[in-house]
Amino acid sequence: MELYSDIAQLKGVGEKTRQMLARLNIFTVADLLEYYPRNYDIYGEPVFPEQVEEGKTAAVVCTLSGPPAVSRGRTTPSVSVKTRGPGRMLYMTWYHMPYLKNTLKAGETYIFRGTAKVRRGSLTIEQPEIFTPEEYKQKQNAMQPVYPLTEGVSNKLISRLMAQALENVDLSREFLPEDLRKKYKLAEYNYALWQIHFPKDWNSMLAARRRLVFDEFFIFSLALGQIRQHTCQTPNHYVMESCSECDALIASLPYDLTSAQLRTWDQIQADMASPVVMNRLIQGDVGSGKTIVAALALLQTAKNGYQGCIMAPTEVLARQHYETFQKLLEPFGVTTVLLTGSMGARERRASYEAIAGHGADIIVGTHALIQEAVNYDCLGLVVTDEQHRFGVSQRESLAGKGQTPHILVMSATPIPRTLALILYGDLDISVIDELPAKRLPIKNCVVGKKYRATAYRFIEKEVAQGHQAYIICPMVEESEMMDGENVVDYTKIVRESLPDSVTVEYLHGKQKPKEKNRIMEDFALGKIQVLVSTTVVEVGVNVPNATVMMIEDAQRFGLAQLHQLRGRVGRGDAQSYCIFVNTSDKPQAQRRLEVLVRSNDGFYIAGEDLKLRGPGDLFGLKQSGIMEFKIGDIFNDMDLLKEASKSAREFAEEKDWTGDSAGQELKKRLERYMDRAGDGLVL
Ligand SMILES: Nc1ncnc2c1ncn2[C@@H]1O[C@H](COP(=O)(O)OP(=O)(O)OP(=O)(O)O)[C@@H](O)[C@H]1O
Repeated sequence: MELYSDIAQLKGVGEKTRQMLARLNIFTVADLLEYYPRNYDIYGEPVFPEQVEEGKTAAVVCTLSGPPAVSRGRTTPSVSVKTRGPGRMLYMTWYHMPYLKNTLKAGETYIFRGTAKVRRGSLTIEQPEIFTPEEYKQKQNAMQPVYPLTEGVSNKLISRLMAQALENVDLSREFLPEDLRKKYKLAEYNYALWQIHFPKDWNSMLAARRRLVFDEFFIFSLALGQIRQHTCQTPNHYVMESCSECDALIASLPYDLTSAQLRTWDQIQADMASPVVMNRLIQGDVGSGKTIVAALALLQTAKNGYQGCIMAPTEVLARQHYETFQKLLEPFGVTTVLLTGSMGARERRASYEAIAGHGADIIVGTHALIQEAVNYDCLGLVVTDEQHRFGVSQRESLAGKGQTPHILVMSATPIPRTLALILYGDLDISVIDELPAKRLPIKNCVVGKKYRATAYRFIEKEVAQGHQAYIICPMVEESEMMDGENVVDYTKIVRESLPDSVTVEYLHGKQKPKEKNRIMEDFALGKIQVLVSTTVVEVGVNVPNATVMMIEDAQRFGLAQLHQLRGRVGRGDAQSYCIFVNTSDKPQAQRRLEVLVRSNDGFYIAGEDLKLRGPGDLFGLKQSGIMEFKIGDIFNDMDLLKEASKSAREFAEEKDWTGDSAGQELKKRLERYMDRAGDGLVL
């Protein structure tokens, strides 16, 4: 079997499984091998049923006294085994696996492994794994990989396919240059893949991980180098002159631009007038005022006779930007149109026509902006966020028949400059390191659940003064299915706790786009005073009149994500507040949240987050907004990132590295990476 064979070549992958794996971005055997565990499970000593504790994972030794019970159930047929547990009965239950009634035999001893929960008043292990005592002995003490999963794909399935792939693909071909492998004492590729998926012990796994992290950063850096080379040489076909309208826009604003905003604006003007096309990143903390700088660049583009587009990560944000730009730019005779996935066919056609016929100067939208059917007349500037940075192929397809446009990327990710220079190596960087002068720092507190009633009173008081509030309630048991229900239930409680005169609405990811848009619009207009929401409001939402952010179960979020959420308030002149509700009694949860009370500065928070996570925490909380790597962690593996980046730069300068078989394999990997990056994966 070849490394790049279709995943369907593996035994046991039919059309249905293939589709489910596709949802995890696994299309080829290589994709599967790069699907790394998020953790490892160690199967401990088996216990007797009486020793099982609620909420804990256990391997239970159980001799069946009779055949398993079969229940047809109305929706979920099940097979169960009952035994005497700790003071009450303990059930093992399997759903949708009717054949088990013949497999599990009375009188035989099994080991069932899973987490005990209370279900309808009884202690139950649902869908436990089944082993014979001999099978279990072999597993005991081994590190079992735990993979991130999606509906319909079990850990067992992934492990089974992984073992099959590792056994059948020839992985002996190296692609890292031998001298680099020696210099950094990196494990062999074949060894690394085996040991990351089925580690012999902790140390082997660490050695494997180190090699794979280096690979990932090395190939990423090579790709960046190629893009950089490409963009450095791209001539500027949209040379733009400064225009008086931009000065007029600045003069018309109800505030003065900060000196950081003005400096960034100067840099952009210089780029757009230079002989080389612009590729610039604006990095600025939440609420630092990046949007107005983008608006100036778009206005300048329009006034030079070109079109500009701005791509937002969500529909809600696209609409918000559309309203903002329309209001700001219309007085200067600039026409703005919207283009999103949820627009009706007629509306969309009208937008397409306006874009193609240059009836539109500025186009605001979601990913729909880069679809085939969009035909720009002369696209001179593209503004985007860091998650949707473009690879070479996308930049080229955007240019279409025309020339490569200027690119402006906006990011609120607080990373130190040394790191930014590596990760955004293909872009020039402007930093807005100053908040608007009149801003009052947000007042923060971490409270327990008992404080809820007081928090609602506080919100009521703020609303009475004409302000608005967000309440974030997290997902239940990390299940998206329950997401909507949870928000609806919680909203009922909030409504009951506030006077009838206060309008409370909810927002969650499962609502129809139209509904979401209406609610956000009403909130922006002040028709809704309290918005109960999931993290859909996390990025970019701008309602300066909102002064309270209350975050339920705050300890379940990463610090970077909490900082982003908090950034939805404190965007106007009024004093704003953030209430972090900590529902955990663990002291470390409280300590982590207190970092946010100490500071409103994204850089400080990112640094403290790293310290608290500790360098040994390989599978820490997922960072929000930060570039995602499959295995590398830009903070914890910062040293390796620096080394890989330096090596890649030196290596790329060596001529003709594609000559031998290692070089060719590396080239293939680089091309594959760039193709993926072009789809918006990383770059
Ligand atoms: N110099 C300034 N003085 C006062 N207010 C400003 C200034 N610049 C921008 N603002 C206002 O601050 C608010 C936040 O700005 P903006 O939406 O551009 O933030 P941002 O940098 O995009 O933040 P985020 O990353 O959180 O989306 C807006 O309401 C904007 O009108």
